[in-house]
Order: sequence, then structure tokens, then C-alpha cells
Amino acid sequence: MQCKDLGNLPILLVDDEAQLLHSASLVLRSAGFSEVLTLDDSRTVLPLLANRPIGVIVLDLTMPHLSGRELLEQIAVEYPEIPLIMMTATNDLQIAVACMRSGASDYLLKPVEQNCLVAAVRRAVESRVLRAEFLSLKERMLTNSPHEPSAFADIVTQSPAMFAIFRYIEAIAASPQPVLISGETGAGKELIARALHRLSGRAGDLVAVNVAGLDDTLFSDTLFGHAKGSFTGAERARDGLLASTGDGTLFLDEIGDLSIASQVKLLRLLQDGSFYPIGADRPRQSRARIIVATHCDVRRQVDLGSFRKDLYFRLRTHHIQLPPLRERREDLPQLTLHFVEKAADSLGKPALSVPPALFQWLHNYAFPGNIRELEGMAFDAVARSQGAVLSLQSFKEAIAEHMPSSGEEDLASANLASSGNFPARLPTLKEAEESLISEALKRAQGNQGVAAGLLGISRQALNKRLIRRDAESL
Ligand SMILES: Nc1ncnc2c1ncn2[C@@H]1O[C@H](COP(=O)(O)OP(=O)(O)OP(=O)(O)O)[C@@H](O)[C@H]1O
Repeated sequence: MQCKDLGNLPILLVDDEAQLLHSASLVLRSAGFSEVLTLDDSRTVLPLLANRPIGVIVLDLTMPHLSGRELLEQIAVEYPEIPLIMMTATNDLQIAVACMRSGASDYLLKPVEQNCLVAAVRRAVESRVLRAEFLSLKERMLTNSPHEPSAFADIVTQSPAMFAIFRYIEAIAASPQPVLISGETGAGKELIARALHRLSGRAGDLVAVNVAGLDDTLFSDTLFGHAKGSFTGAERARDGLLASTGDGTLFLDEIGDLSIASQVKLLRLLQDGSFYPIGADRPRQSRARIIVATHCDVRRQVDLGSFRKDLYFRLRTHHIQLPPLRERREDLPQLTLHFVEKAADSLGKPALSVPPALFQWLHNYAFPGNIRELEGMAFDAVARSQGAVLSLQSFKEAIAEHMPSSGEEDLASANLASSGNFPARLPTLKEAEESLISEALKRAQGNQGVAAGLLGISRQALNKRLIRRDAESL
């Protein structure tokens, strides 16, 4: 069973008082728990558990035939994964402690207040889902590559950091909990959200909304919709995007720009799935999964008071921190070739060859706009190219704009010299060549064409050196 389905399992109430069973079941159903089972004879609990899965059990302590305490001990041994909430009429600390020691996850005093019952059951469901997710995550993280690479087909990468993110995504994909994706602009946050949605197996689509610049009214209207006549011009009721998302995923981009009033509404939605269309006096329920993204440092915004702490902690139940392109430079050659090919294709141009010197320049550039910036440069370069070789003009201009003092040809050597990182004994030229070639091949994942590009020599020249090296080592 997937982790998200654990949250939909029935809640079982066991008590010998029929009236209590009836009212507690009504309370839980109106709080959104769709399936609530009741049993007034404790002897029928174990046979039921043997026949169908149960999410959470709420158990009275004092019952005829088989006491709640005896039942608790048996269930805790045979079904340790099911959270048990005990109810008792006596406010006896020792009994409460004994129940918790025997495996109960919570303890409620009768008469049980409606809010306390709902909150305890909700906590128990969440803790069960989170525990299952943790176990699944642990299992996934122990393996190296994604189990379903096709879900990540749009994401070009050979970075170990990105592969670790893929494995994390696979572990949390089925969870109903929110996900926070942070990373610099253009780093690929939306692509990650789409892969997450694809793997979640959810029935609906991913609906993306950029919330930057939406004031609270526009935010509410866009997401929650409005009732007829709720404001001037609202001649008809309108469903918001949440309603049309259904069981799918709602992707809220630029969440760091959300107003405080909208943050309160988002928190309510995340806590119990409820929302109010503008002008409506009854809440509606949503089943959508929420993924949010931001390029801001939300932790810092919390410290500055512009982002609610409770919302931040709720959002970061699952957190993906996407590294900027300059921290995964090993992806540069593959991404560049990918975008050049894509651009040539969409502009109806024949395949272009890429001058090897390009990779060396790119390697020394910081890419403040990340992958989107590289994509833009590649498209512009392809558009400007006249012959069969890629024009480097747009790359030169963009790089020079950000690094005006460095001569284009000397970017790599300027960096090396200014770093002053030479060892006390200078390597011989042969040693330096040897280690440069090994490093280039490593970064290019063994691809000789790409490695030659990184070294600024032709593929044939690299090949000659490799043959000579192999002959010398014989
Ligand atoms: N690893 C990748 N492989 C291929 N294309 C990528 C990759 N990462 C990002 N892109 C492309 O780069 C562009 C920017 O990606 P995306 O919109 O996902 O970034 P973002 O982080 O959501 O940006 P923003 O912060 O501006 O919302 C898109 O065209 C996307 O397809």
C-alpha cells in the first residue's frame, strides 16, 4: 500500500456505549474522515483487524468481556503500525502512563471534547503516514539510481547531487504532504515539481500558478473562487483552481511573495484541506496535493517576520533544495548540447557543431540565471549561426556582460593563475597534462568529444595523447 493511501484508511471506534459511538462517528465524518467504523463489542475487534486494514483505532479503556487494556496489549503486538488512542472516564495519571507504555499513541479523557477527538485522530493519521514515508525514504536512499528514470526524462543531468534528489522525490512522491522546492531562479524547480507529480500517480493534472504579485483578494479568487454576488461584478459563482485541480497537484510558484493574509488561508488549506470561496459561509474541502516553490530564503523571511513560521514548518514537511548550475558544472556540456539540438530543431536548422572552446568558457561562468540563462544563450546562438558551426557571439556577449574585465580567451587561465593554488613543487608539463586529461575525462563522464572541448583541443588531438599515454604505460 502506498503511503498516501494510509491516510484514507478507515478510523475504528470501539466503545460499549452506543450513544458515544454514534456522536463520535458523526464528529469525525463531518471533520472530513470519510470512513468511520464502530464496534460496541470489544471481542469483535481482532477478527475485524484480521480481515481489513484500519488506519487508527480509538479504544475505550473500560469495557465488558475484553477490556480496552487487554485489547491494547494484543493490538500493539500484532498490529504495531496502527496508532491507538485510548479513552477513559478516570483522570488517572498512572493509567495514562501505563497505556502509553503498552503502546497507545494518545490518551483522551471522557467526556471527550469534539475538537480534542478530531485533533488526536488527525495527529495519529499523520504520524502513521509520516512513519511509513520515513521507512520508504530510508529504503530508497540506500539505492543509487532512480527506480523509474522515465519520470525524469525531461531533466538532463549527470550530477550525483541531482540523482540524490531524484531518489528523494521517488520516496516522497506518493505522500499527501506538501513539498517545498527552493532554488535560484531558472534552476529547474518547475521541472522537478512536474516529475514529482508524474510519479505521485495522482489522477488529476498539475495546475501551476505564479502567486507573485497577487494581492489577497486575487489570490483567494484565483485559488478558491467566489460565490455569486460576493462582490460587484460577481454575477455568477466561479470555481477556483483548487476545485479544478481535484485529486491532482496544485503548484504555487514564488511562494516567498505571498501576503500575510493569504499565508493564513494557505495554512488552513494545508492543515485540514478546507477553504472558503470569497463570500461563501461554508468551507469546501480539497483533495489536491500542494507543491510550492521559491527562489527566496524563506527561513530568513521567517526571521524578518514577513513569512509565518507555522506555515514555513508545515510547508517544509518535505523539502527539496535544488543546487544552482554553478554547483553542478558537470552538467554544462550535456545541457549545452541538448539546448543547441533543441533550438536547431525548433528553428528548422540543420545540426550544428559546437566549437570545443565554448565548454571552457562556460565552465568559468557563474550563470546567475542558471539553466534558463544557458537555454536562452543556446537559442540565441543557434538563431545567429549561418553555417554548420555554432556562432559563439551570444555566449561571448552574455559572459562579457557579467565578467567585463576578463578577456574571453583567457578566462580559464586567469582563474587558475589568480587562485594561486600551485603546490610547492610544480608538476612537470607531462604530469600536468596527465592530470588535466584525467580530470576532463572524469567531468565528461568518459565522453572524449566533451573532454576534448573542456581541454580546448580537438577530439583527434585528445585521442592521440591517450594512445601515446597508453603506449608509454605498457
Ligand atoms: N536539468 C534540466 N534539463 C533540461 N532543461 C532544464 C533543466 N532544468 C531546467 N531546464 C529548463 O530551464 C528552464 C527553467 O526551468 P524552470 O522553469 O523549471 O526553473 P524554475 O526554477 O522554476 O524558474 P523560476 O524560479 O524562474 O520559476 C525551463 O525551460 C526548463 O525546461
